[in-house]
Amino acid sequence: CSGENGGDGGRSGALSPPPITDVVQKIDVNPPKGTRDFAPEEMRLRSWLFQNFREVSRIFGFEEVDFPVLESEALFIRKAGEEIRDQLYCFEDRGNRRVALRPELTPSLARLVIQKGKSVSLPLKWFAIGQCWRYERMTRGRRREHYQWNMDIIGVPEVTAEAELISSIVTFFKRIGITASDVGFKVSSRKVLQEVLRCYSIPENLFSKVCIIIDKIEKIPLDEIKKELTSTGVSEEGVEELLQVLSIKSLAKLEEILGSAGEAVADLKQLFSLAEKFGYSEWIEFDASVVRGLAYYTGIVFEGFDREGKLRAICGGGRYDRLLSTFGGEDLPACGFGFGDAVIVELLKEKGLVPELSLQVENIVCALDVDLQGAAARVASILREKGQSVDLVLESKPLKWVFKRAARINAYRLILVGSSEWQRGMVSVKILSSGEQNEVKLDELE
Ligand SMILES: Nc1ccc(Br)nc1
Repeated sequence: CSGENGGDGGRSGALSPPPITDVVQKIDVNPPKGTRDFAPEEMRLRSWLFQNFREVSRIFGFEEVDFPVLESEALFIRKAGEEIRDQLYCFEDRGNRRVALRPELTPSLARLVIQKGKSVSLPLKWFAIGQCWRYERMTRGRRREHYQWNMDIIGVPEVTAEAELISSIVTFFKRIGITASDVGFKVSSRKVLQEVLRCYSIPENLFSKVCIIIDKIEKIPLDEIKKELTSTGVSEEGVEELLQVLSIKSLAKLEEILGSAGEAVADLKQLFSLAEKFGYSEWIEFDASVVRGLAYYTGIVFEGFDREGKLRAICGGGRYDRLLSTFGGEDLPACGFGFGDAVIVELLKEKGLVPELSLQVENIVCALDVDLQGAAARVASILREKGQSVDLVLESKPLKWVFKRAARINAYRLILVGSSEWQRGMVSVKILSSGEQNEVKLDELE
């Protein structure tokens, strides 16, 4: 987008839609490249996932918030060379404003916290589920949108906040049948990098850039990582030391290297102690190579991974104590995570844990002749006022068709409105599973 990398900001194409022509064009009925439709079956699975996101958020005492999908581009322009910046879905709107489809939710949350200022009392425990976007050249055929569940705690500097967030994700995993044998969390702290970089007197302003490079450690060759690190000003000796420290997988070993006086070791020891108390020690492990790919993290960082190593990171998050001041606000301690809706579904499929979610309708109501359609509508309304679901047959259909539809929508019972019964204030009720059929008075229908 706009700024040093140029992007396609200048080639955003005509701002106004093309003139309407009489020529009927056969439009592509597929969704735009990299995006998904959610037909009923897919939507049931998505709703099930989101219901679990919401239930866990409720259990942890979090309040739901939301923000526009479209934000000022400035919210996401950071100079640290993040992938999220290179793939920003940005354009100039018809008012010549630089805008972007949000690639993540955290900057919007930070913006709202600043906007609310002193009118909200800390700590804030907010969650959101929102669609996020990236514009990636389709050469890689990856998606351009996904839904993210975010939980954030604003105003708590202690590591108890990070421990609480990881506990909420463990709670979610358990709810959907994922165990500590399936998934773990790699946990580290950016303060590890900070303390190493300080030993080599690397200026603080390089810190974010170095983190973004390190985050690519498993994605690009090591030589490329070293080259990028030295090009940002880290000495060759510093690079070797950095890579040495990043290979540490034990907190005791890290303490040997960094000493026990630093914040990095202290924070991590406290987090692992809290994990013990929360009861999720078996889910987490220290891994110094975890830095996460967002420039604004300042402390503990974590990511959920599948232990079979087949999938990309399931979720990730960490502490971001300096984000608000980058938008001109007063800094507040903050931490949070993002959890995408795609990788988790791949994991559920891998584990055979995708739930059976079929359409369930309690009643199908059908008039047995066309002049009883109004009577059938009356029956449907009576049941709906009682909170029951009703599929009302809206046209004159043969009974064979009605039974077929009843089976397809998994109806529990069929209510037939026939002339002779209706004259006596009755309807015919058939329990479809047992075949049991009775006449029921309309005012006794329940
Ligand atoms: N940030 C982001 C947005 C959209 C997708 Br798909 N992946 C990552």
